[in-house]
Amino acid sequence: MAETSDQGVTGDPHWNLTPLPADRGAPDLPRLAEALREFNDLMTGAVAPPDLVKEMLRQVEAFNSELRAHQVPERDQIIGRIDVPGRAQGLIPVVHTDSSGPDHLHGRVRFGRYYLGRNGAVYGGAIPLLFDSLLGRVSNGGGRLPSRTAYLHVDYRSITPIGTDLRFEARFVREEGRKRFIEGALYNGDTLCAEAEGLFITLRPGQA
Ligand SMILES: CCCCCCCC/C=C\CCCCCCCC(=O)SCCNC(=O)CCNC(=O)[C@H](O)C(C)(C)COP(=O)(O)OP(=O)(O)OC[C@H]1O[C@@H](n2cnc3c(N)ncnc32)[C@H](O)[C@@H]1OP(=O)(O)O
Repeated sequence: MAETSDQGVTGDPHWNLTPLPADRGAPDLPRLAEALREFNDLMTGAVAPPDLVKEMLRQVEAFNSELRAHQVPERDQIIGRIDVPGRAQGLIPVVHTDSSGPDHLHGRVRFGRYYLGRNGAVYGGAIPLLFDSLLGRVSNGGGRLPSRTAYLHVDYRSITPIGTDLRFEARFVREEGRKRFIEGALYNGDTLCAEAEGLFITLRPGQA
């Protein structure tokens, strides 16, 4: 699968994104995020021996202690930026885009073991998280002004399996004044796993 980021917004005044500084570990951050995602999946599925748990605890505490010295204000933060592949964080699985345009976004996503709810199914709460991101990208694409989610309605139609390539579709349905209605669907093969409708409101000038 080709890695696809949410590129295309850098330099867009709406998003106020400065170019990524190359000297801030940016080339390695997506790889670090990938390693952390794999760590989350492996850790979730493991029953690790006590010595390994003890050693991991020691190392993670050491990293935490170092990171405390490097905390920055939100405007300087790199993790989570939409122009970093996978946003360099583990909240949402990496989304691969197959087709995107002003009014649609189609692609694939795979939830790892980390997202397991029960019986091989993705934890239900992770699915609205994905839809908010996908529908939000459609709402905020096409050169439109920034918007914010007012509501997100999700229907769970069948189990969403972990460890499986899923297909998603999101589309801009209609606009009424500041209200934008966006819909999305998530499929396992031909099986509809979940579908969503979101209302996004265009932010007024100065509305943060
Ligand atoms: C911050 C933007 C995102 C940045 C992301 C970085 C860039 C990324 C780009 C792309 C990549 C991914 C993108 C992801 C995107 C995710 C987005 C989120 O998750 S945002 C966080 C969760 N949402 C909130 O925290 C909202 C909290 N609520 C509010 O702030 C306000 O309620 C707000 C702005 C939504 C509306 O407030 P008002 O005062 O501006 O406007 P009023 O007058 O209340 O509503 C306008 C119209 O909408 C209706 N409306 C509002 N809320 C409604 C609701 N819940 N249900 C039905 N109608 C509603 C109202 O009835 C009104 O309709 P009538 O014009 O009278 O016809």
